[in-house]
Amino acid sequence: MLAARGLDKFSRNSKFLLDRIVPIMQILEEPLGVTNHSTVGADTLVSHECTREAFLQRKQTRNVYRRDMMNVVLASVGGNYQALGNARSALCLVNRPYSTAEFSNKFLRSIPGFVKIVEVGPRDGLQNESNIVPTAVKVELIKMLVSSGLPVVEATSFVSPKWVPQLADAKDVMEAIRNVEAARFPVLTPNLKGFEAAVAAGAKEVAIFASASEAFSKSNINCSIKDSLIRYSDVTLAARKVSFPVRGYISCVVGCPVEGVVPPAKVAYVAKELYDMGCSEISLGDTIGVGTPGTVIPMLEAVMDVVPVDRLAVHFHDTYGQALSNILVSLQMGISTVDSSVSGLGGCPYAKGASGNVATEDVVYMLHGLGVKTNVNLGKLMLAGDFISKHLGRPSGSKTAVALSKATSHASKL
Ligand SMILES: CC(C)(COP(=O)([O-])OP(=O)([O-])OC[C@H]1O[C@@H](n2cnc3c(N)ncnc32)[C@H](O)[C@@H]1OP(=O)([O-])[O-])[C@@H](O)C(=O)NCCC(=O)NCCSC(=O)C[C@@](C)(O)CC(=O)[O-]
Repeated sequence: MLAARGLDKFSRNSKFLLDRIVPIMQILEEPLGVTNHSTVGADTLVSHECTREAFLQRKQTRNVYRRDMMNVVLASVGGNYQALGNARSALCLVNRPYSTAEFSNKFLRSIPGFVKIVEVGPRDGLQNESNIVPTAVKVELIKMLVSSGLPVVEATSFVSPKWVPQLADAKDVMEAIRNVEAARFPVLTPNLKGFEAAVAAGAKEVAIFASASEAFSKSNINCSIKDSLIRYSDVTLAARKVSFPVRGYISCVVGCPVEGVVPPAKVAYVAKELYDMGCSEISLGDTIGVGTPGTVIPMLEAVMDVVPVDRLAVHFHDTYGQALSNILVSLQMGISTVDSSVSGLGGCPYAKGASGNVATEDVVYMLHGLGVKTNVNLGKLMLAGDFISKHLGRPSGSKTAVALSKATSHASKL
């Protein structure tokens, strides 16, 4: 009864968000240079000069635009002050001095214009949950994530259900999303058995997961790094025969819960092996979230010496609150694929103390603030985060989602 009432309240809130706030946020998130709002003149649209005058002119135009939008927001939220707070906070999204496209400087010049976000919430986010999440909830979460515009959603794992009971329903999840289009759904496969099960369940791409730490390899997949690479070459060979892309993960790229510091050369060695065996993308995982830009930069330099940067992705856990700064330096070094998990869900069952992945909402907020395109609608993403957080019965791990869902003091000053 209580659960039903909670769901009902969630549906009403969701409907309100969808009807009112999401369209407003969509407009607000339009980058200044491409908006078709009538107050922005044609010459503003074509001008990409980086002069101070051009910048100030655009800033003035934007202020008129923001004032007009505030009136639209006021009219559309009626007397709902909570929603007004949300919408006002959303205005912060356009309160940025410039986008990289229009006013680049030496710190932002190397940041890519588009970043592909690989959403790992349904797999990495949920695999560690001790209470089994019903298949229907997982499927609904995946659908909501897809509808927010995320291009890749890692759906589940075909691993041993004795090792990861939470994902024992992998086949059913894949069956339920068989007809969902508009996103790719890679799944984890630790061996040929997992690969064959994934193919039978309708997967179209897979991920293998090695480690740069010997101890972590043993605890995570019960074999040495060398043996895992032999196992994975069987999987990549089988994948090539059916033209499946294979993503290769490397865990513990800066630190291991058992071995401590992991030298960049070890990461580069595993990265090169995965690349040579045919992985189309290699995701570098700071499994326990201990990295800082000080350790991430040398690790990336070592890997970039052996694998082209456009084949690399970064995967940061936020245990020490370093994930966003690590992502920023990765972008500055040319990486344009970032893994994250809605609401900051996650943790690895074989890495005690590891907290969740960086929250997708926080990554999207930072990227949009930098003027980087993602195709992700933050409002709809927040609905997905709200849905799963409510189901798990705990607050969102995303600072952005928390801030945007309540009227904050800085928002009231706008
Ligand atoms: C690799 C194994 C299977 C080896 O497990 P094992 O026990 O050494 O393997 P085994 O070959 O001796 O098989 C034992 C049993 O598992 C079964 N089995 C064997 N393979 C499969 C399979 N694919 N699917 C279903 N069942 C399987 C097999 O049939 C047998 O069943 P039994 O005869 O006892 O009934 C096991 O250790 C395992 O499943 N590990 C998965 C661990 C895992 O999922 N970890 C989390 C993902 S990695 C991660 O989160 C890090 C990442 C990627 O996010 C990046 C980062 O943050 O660092």
